[in-house]
Amino acid sequence: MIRVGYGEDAHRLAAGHALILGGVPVPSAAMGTVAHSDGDAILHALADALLSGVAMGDIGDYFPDTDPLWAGLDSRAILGRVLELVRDRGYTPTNIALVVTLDKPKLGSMRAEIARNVAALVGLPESEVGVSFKTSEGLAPAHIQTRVTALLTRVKD
Ligand SMILES: Nc1ccn([C@@H]2O[C@H](COP(=O)(O)O)[C@@H](O)[C@H]2O)c(=O)n1
Ligand SMILES: C[C@@]1(CO)OP(=O)(O)OP(=O)(O)OC[C@H]1O
Repeated sequence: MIRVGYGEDAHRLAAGHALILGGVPVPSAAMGTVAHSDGDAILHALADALLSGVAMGDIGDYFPDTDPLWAGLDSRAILGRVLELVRDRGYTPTNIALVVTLDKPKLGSMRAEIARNVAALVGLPESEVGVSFKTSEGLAPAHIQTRVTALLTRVKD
């Protein structure tokens, strides 16, 4: 049995904040994400995609942004916990497609590194992680939006 999951995330961007995408810091970013955690908008949307695929809510249910415990949290920990939950349900992710909408900086040169890192975090070959970048055409210069679909395959009852 296979199931599809879908997740999104959005954050405001501001100077003086780090921009981390798929666990990879973006060194050339003049602005980074304003967030309660480390603000990794790829990993947040991915974690939500995985949870939605097994109908288990979203990351705010497990890591509320009102809880000081999660302030500055490394989003790889969010993804790790979500993978445990999904696997406990008998499913494993088998391919991932993600889109980042961000005006600046251009990220094309980081596509392979981000795909590789996301694949390693999820335990997939790099060839199963598609990474697309879009601009907002100047409509949202201080904003990042991510969208992720994930295919989940049943591996145990
Ligand atoms: N942060 C980004 C955004 C886009 N790209 C690449 O630019 C091309 C054009 O994007 P449009 O939104 O204008 O269609 C496209 O090939 C993206 O891959 C990028 O590298 N970094
Ligand atoms: C990650 C959490 C918790 O620190 O907060 P943020 O970093 O603000 O990110 P968001 O995408 O709004 O998801 C909600 C929370 O789970």
